[in-house]
Amino acid sequence: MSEHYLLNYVDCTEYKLPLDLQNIFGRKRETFLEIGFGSGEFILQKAIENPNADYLGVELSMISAKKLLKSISRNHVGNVRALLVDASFALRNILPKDSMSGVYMNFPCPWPKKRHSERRLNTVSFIEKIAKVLKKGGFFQLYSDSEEFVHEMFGEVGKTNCFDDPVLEVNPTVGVGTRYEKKWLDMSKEIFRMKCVRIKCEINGEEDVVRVSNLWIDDIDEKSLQKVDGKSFSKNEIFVKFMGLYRNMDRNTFLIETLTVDRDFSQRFYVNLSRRGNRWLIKLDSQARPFRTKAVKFALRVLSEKIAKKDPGGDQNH
Ligand SMILES: C[S@@+](CC[C@H](N)C(=O)[O-])C[C@H]1O[C@@H](n2cnc3c(N)ncnc32)[C@H](O)[C@@H]1O
Repeated sequence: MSEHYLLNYVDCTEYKLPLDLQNIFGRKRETFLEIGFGSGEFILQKAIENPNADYLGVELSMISAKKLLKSISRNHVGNVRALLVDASFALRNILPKDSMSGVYMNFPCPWPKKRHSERRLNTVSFIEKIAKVLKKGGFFQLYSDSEEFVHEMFGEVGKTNCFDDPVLEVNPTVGVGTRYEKKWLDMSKEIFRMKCVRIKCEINGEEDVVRVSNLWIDDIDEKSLQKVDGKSFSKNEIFVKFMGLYRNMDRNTFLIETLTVDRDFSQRFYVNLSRRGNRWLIKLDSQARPFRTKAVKFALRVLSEKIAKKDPGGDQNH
């Protein structure tokens, strides 16, 4: 089916980052991004109406991505791709700078409760990430049913100095035709539309993706390895926790279940520790391929330091 329309985690870790959009779409056209496409009605309709442009959607939900893939296939649409990953991480690490002609966000969850405020997609840092992927002159358009969310977004956009003055409309005549829009209209709620255009600005967001190499150690201390299980380590905005230890019968291979967090982006995967001749190799297990982030690199390094058999006369890492 239209499997190549879905760029999932594994694809992204295989590709060189940031993504080469020309390679992804097989041509060089204007590209538009939708954040949180849900059932995909909007992005699909845009793609059908504008066959000469390309559309990339970023979603967290696999169920949503599958719905979009089905519609793509049913409608024989060739100019849409779905990226299954957190939008914040995608904007910072996966999408090229100055590449999008427009960014759409339709009815994001406003997360009104204070304890969920970190999930809101209307912070200065998130808006700066949107600005980073937009071309100069490219637009950002938000539809929402939450007046509070839109007003906050309005204020935060101004703080970035990356956009012209946003225009706010109440109950715009043109809708987006999505499931959530229908839901709010059926409840006779007001709809808000905010639109602004990126102006010239310098954004120097630091990326999380780095080069991660395999590590070698001369010998392991199994007691230290047992102790590491369940422990967590942190540094700056990086967090690592070793969540489980599994070994094969002859104790020549261990799998260490690992959780890493870079800022607010978490990943769970296995680190593979295996004897190779008279040394031990520490590497990411090939089954689960995380993005090679600073936290992933830190996890390998901490593990190698904690489990290496202490040899006062020798050097442990090579
Ligand atoms: C309230 S729904 C709106 C869906 C659709 N835009 C509509 O108007 O019907 C919000 C969507 O955003 C997605 N989402 C939430 N946080 C996200 C994130 N950090 N990155 C990507 N997608 C996200 C959710 O999975 C959900 O599909």
